[in-house]
Amino acid sequence: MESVDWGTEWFSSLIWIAAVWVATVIGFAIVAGLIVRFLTWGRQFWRLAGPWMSPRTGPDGYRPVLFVLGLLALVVFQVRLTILYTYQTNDLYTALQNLDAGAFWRSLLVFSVIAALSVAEALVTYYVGQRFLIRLWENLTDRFLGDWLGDRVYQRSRFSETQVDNPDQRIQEDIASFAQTSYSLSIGPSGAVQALVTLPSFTIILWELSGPFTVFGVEVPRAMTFIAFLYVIVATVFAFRIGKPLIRLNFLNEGLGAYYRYALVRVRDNAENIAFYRGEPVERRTLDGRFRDVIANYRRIVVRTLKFNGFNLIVTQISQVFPIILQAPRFFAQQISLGDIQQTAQAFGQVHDSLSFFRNAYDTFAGYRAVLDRLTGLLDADEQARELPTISAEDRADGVAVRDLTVRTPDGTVLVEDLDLTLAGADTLLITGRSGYGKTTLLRSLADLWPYAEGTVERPEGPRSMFLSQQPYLPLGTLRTALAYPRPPEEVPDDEAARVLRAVALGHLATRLDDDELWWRTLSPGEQQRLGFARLVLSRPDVVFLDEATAALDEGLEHDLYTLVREELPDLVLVSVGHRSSLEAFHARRLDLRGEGRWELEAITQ
Ligand SMILES: Nc1ncnc2c1ncn2[C@@H]1O[C@H](COP(=O)(O)OP(=O)(O)OP(=O)(O)O)[C@@H](O)[C@H]1O
Repeated sequence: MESVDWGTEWFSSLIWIAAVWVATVIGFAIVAGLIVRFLTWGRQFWRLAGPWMSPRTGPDGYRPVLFVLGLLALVVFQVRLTILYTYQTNDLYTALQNLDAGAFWRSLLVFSVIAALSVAEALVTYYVGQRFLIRLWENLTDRFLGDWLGDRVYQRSRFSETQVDNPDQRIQEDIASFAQTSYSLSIGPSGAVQALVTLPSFTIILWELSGPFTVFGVEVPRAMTFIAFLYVIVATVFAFRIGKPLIRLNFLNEGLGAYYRYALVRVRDNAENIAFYRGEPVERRTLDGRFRDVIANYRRIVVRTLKFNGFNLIVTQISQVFPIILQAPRFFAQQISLGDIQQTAQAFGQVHDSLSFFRNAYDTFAGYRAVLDRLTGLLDADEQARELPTISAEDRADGVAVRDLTVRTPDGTVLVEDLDLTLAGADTLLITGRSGYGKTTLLRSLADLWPYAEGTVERPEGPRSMFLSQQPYLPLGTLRTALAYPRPPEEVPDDEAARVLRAVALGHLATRLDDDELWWRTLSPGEQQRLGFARLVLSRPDVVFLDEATAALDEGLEHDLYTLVREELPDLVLVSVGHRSSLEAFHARRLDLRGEGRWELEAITQ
């Protein structure tokens, strides 16, 4: 006698899958809705994933919802296969016990069908699940990059009240981890949904196989089911208590690791400077200190994990023999078959595993909460940076107009007070003043990069205004990319690039335009400044602000570059910051910063 009628089972299974799928979808929607509404981490999750998952407002419309529905169907399908496995095992062992060769081979035939379906289900689940999480990952990265680069948040956030460490790590690592863990903990194989669908399904099987049990003279019917639940619930409560500190420790682990890595990156980026100073011992001390913090925290994780895993392993080991011991008396009394014992052990194992999901996933969940905190923390910091005050900046086609501009340091010291200034086409201005009087900060304010400024600045928008610092920024990529920056490299043709490079005494680089190198390391500071001028000539802005942009060059080269700019761009509004008197020859007026907010605007007599 077989445990189920395999001839009609495929049909009953289909009905079962459809019914359980509908119940799962409804249950999932209710529970997910409650979690998102009432739990902190649920709200954090929705803040991150919601914009993609909302069918009406999300960029992929209903696709995320369809993904979830499909993955839930796969979970239900998988649970059904596991159930069928236990019946097939029951038949197999009963056939062995009864020395029934025909039944034995029939059960193996059933096995091969279930096994083939299991393999197919596992592969389809993997593929669909990965597509789901890749879309989530892509979408979040797109949003975070947009949020961080938009409105110059990456620069302004350094003035925010709350400082978040390592936004790079959050964007690169935490988003990937968020997408993966969100999926694997919820609707992935061995996730919460699978556990919750498995639990009632196997509880029913366990219920059917359970016999009464006498405890202190009282007979408990279907005792096996109650014992399984009691066992795991008690174990889970203890595991939560033991595992709780892991949440904070995991959070610290990520942060300390990033802090340590940042110190290593600093050494790499400043290799030459450090080597000139022979600064290795100091660097070593910093690195050692940061690494010590990582290890100290890691040790605490090890100790805590030891207790946590120790407890979990003991609980799991006991659960292996527990159901067999409980069923053995009924087997010896010939009330149940060997197949029933096997099926009981499997069903108990499934109930145990699904109830234990929450205990075992605690650790992953702890890490997940840390990821949620870090990602939402970055969004908060971005928002704060956006809300920092800005000057009133307006577009102006020709020249620059500054009205009532007051610039302060973060601690409130006034650097420039009520500055009024107008520069029309071809006007030139030299900003001078003692070191620390606020020349660079004034330029930052004109570029609207300094939140501690108020007043009105009108100047040409976007690339029509150009700011060139003492060390021009050289991006990753080819020399052409560096030359064209911030325009795309293909906008600079070979002959034009070569002509301009020759004009700034960098003719020898004309053949290397498409070499991809770390150009900021290869080129000397003076060469980098000349490259900055080449960029200026190629970009042809309406206004340029030069902040000691020739400080690394000798006066002869400085003269040549300024002459070149005047010849190539005769209508350019030119504002320079510099200490050298040789610069005076190229400027008609001087803005002299005198400290404590005072300033003087005067004509330069040649
Ligand atoms: N990010 C910042 N946070 C706090 N204070 C700052 C910041 N940047 C600049 N300052 C302060 O603002 C003041 C003006 O600095 P700024 O760099 O504008 O001077 P500067 O006139 O350009 O000097 P130098 O001629 O040496 O380049 C200085 O006291 C400086 O310490």
